[in-house]
Amino acid sequence: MNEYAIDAVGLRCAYGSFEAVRGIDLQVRPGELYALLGTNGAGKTTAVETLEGHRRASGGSVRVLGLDPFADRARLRPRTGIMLQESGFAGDLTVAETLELWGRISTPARGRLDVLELLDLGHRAQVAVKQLSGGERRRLDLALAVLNIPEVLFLDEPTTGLDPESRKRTWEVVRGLLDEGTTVLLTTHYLEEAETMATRLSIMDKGVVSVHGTLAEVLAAHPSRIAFDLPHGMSITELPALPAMSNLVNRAGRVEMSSADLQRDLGVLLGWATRRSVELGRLRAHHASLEDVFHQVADRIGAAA
Ligand SMILES: Nc1ncnc2c1ncn2[C@@H]1O[C@H](COP(=O)(O)OP(=O)(O)OP(=O)(O)O)[C@@H](O)[C@H]1O
Repeated sequence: MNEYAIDAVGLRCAYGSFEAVRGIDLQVRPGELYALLGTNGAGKTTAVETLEGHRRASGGSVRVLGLDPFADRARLRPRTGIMLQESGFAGDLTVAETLELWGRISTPARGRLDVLELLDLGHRAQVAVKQLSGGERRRLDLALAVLNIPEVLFLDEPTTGLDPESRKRTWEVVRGLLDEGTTVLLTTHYLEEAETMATRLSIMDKGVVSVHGTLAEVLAAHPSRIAFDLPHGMSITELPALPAMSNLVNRAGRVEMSSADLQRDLGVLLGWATRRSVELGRLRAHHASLEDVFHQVADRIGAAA
């Protein structure tokens, strides 16, 4: 039995002569939520669609629950749940009819009313899909994806366009599934959601994975930040040399530093400021966030382009 619920090694996906995914490894353990992040056009949706079995890989090996998602799609389908970026509902059907229809082609493990209540759509059961709000449609999408209590759930930007209450409800449902042992592969542009929900993550750019690991590993590999207003009348050359500082810039009177050891560098800086009676206006010091890491990846691409 494969150790991973999703196991892609050297995955390549091409549209004609254009290679959108250029040899990525993506190994997701059973029961974890793995976040696949990246800039626009990085290749996330292409990779996920290949794992879902919607397209054939052009290279590498791909297994989902030990099966080839493209060749074994019919066997895999009842065991997976898929929430695409854009749904293709028939607008004239009601919410209840849509679930009924979907129930006939999937293997529902939940009652239809239960799943509507779960997604706070119970009161909309008799409403035509075309009359639903954007957020309600996304919740209906999720209702269909989880009707069968999937072993593997693919979520492609599930909360885009949702209000905070709907986002909260979505994550409650996903947490419930994780508690039941579902494996989740998530793509999102909301980094704080990945930060909260993901066990491990990858950041893609231009078809390759540039950063991957647990959140702690990814953050530890990136420097912390210190920023403050350059004291009045002082030149940047008068600032103390900090032992773990790797970068120092003055942006219109605001000093920004990168540090590989925040506590040590901050101690030296504050000691220096106290001895010199210097005020470090709007002082800010923080460990790298996922957003910082993401911007560094995006900046690298921009610089290389
Ligand atoms: N059907 C297609 N034919 C040709 N090229 C495509 C097709 N679909 C996507 N691409 C290209 O493949 C690359 C990857 O696209 P993809 O949608 O997988 O990226 P993404 O990371 O999901 O982006 P986003 O975050 O904007 O949704 C892009 O350069 C895109 O223009």
